[in-house]
Amino acid sequence: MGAGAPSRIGPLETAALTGPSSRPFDAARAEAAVRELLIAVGEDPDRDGLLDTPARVARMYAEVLGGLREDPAEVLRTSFDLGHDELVLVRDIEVYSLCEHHLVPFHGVAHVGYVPAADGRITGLSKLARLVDVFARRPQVQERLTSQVADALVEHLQPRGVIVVVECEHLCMSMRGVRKTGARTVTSAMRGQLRDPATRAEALALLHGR
Ligand SMILES: Nc1nc2c(ncn2[C@@H]2O[C@H](COP(=O)(O)OP(=O)(O)OP(=O)(O)O)[C@@H](O)[C@H]2O)c(=O)[nH]1
Ligand SMILES: [Zn+2]
Repeated sequence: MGAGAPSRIGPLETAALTGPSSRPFDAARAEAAVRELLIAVGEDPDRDGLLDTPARVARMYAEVLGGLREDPAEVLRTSFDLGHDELVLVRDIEVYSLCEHHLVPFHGVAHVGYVPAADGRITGLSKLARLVDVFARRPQVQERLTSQVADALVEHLQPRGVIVVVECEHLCMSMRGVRKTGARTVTSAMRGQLRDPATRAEALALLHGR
């Protein structure tokens, strides 16, 4: 266990948090937990091949759950006043996340679009992909990931509309449990003008490449 680290955390420290966690990654605690897990499953953490595994796995979690310490507001800080006031849509943004029920990956793509504010203020295209990463790199459920991306855009860009569609395969449904390989879950979140049937139809047509 990390020195003095709490064994329970308060509600503001949960994975549902949208801002960054105030606690730094506790590598020593993560390593100890991985070593315990190896013992629990019947392995010998002191055999040659496993000696560096706890440290390696700790570094891996620091990386794949790094979104817990990133601030969506920071990602969306760059904005330009280009006067473009129509739909901007980035399709097929790769998503890698960890399902919070099993801590195994779910992965697929996200499509993120918005109709800028009336003043035409837009953000950099890469920032939409970075925003997906901020929320994907946390213990997640796909529905929350989808709505957190949409709500962060609403909060920080004040756009007239937002559409987020996420399509993922959950390894907790394919490599274990019900074992249905290839099943893809599709979730969407629409905000503002993109709830209107005509604007939504335009966005969905672009999204499907038509
Ligand atoms: N809604 C939602 N469910 C998810 C997501 N990721 C995993 N799940 C589901 O979470 C559920 C957890 O169900 P439990 O019955 O508590 O766990 P389990 O016994 O491991 O369930 P099985 O996967 O059916 O074996 C499962 O049905 C998963 O498919 C997600 O992103 N969204
Ligand atoms: Zn799962």
